[in-house]
Amino acid sequence: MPVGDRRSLLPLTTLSSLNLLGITLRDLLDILLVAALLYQGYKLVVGTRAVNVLRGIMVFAGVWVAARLLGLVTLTDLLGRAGTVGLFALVVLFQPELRAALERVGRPRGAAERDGAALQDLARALERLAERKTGALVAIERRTPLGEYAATGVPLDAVVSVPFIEALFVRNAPLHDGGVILQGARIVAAGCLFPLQASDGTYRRYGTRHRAAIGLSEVTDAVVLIVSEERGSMRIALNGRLGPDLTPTELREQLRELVYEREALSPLPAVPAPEGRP
Ligand SMILES: Nc1ncnc2c1ncn2[C@@H]1O[C@H](COP(=O)(O)OP(=O)(O)OP(=O)(O)O)[C@@H](O)[C@H]1O
Repeated sequence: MPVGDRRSLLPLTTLSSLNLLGITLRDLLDILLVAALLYQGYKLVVGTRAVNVLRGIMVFAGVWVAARLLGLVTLTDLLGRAGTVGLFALVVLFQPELRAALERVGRPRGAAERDGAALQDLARALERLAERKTGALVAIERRTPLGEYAATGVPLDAVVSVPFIEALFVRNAPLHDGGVILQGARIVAAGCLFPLQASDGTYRRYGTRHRAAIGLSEVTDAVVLIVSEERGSMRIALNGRLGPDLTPTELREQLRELVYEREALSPLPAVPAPEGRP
């Protein structure tokens, strides 16, 4: 039997102790698992405010390592102690994000399908509102929890349905003012106040509904949908930018891409600078 064949019959435990360039199979497995864990961790925080904090932590860790290498005992000790306290502070600060991330990990099978059906209903409801020129504002939560904005409105726990969304925005309905917030397939709040986009010139000519949508999309990774009362058009605000008018088919496609296929966190295509009122 050739040597190669004989080697392939060796059990993993024996192979793991083989030492190639000082790296064993066990080391490789260890590195691969840590890399996979780090990648999954990165996917959980990308697009949330935690990314900036993560960068800060890396700078902090870099300074600590440099201080250690240079033998700066007092600085190393000080940073080490601050790091320990900081870890606890981070858990408290990012408690909503951590909870949302763990919920995503433990999401039951079938939830994604339910969300997909809810998005279809949402798109249909917005089309109908646009046809009748009834203004609407809907934020769909992705990775950044929208709890603090939901708290500014009336809490709900309702299944997304075409008539219910239409009823929420009907003129003079008690909750028609402000925005609706969706988490998965459920409407969690209505009549919510979103932060207005700071008037930096680009969106100065837009009314408050559009600026509230852009404002929320600046500070979170939510997909924010707007139906204009004035023009009966449908648009999406994402990453602090307002997208172009969408046809019903385009709206469905965008929702599928941005929300249903959750991994696709790509920004909207570049939006041309607005010329005049929406
Ligand atoms: N901060 C806010 N958060 C959520 N909704 C808001 C906020 N400010 C205003 N709105 C909503 O926007 C409505 C006013 O829209 P306005 O006409 O000023 O905006 P617009 O961008 O011109 O939209 P439209 O094209 O529909 O007229 C309010 O009745 C309210 O429902």
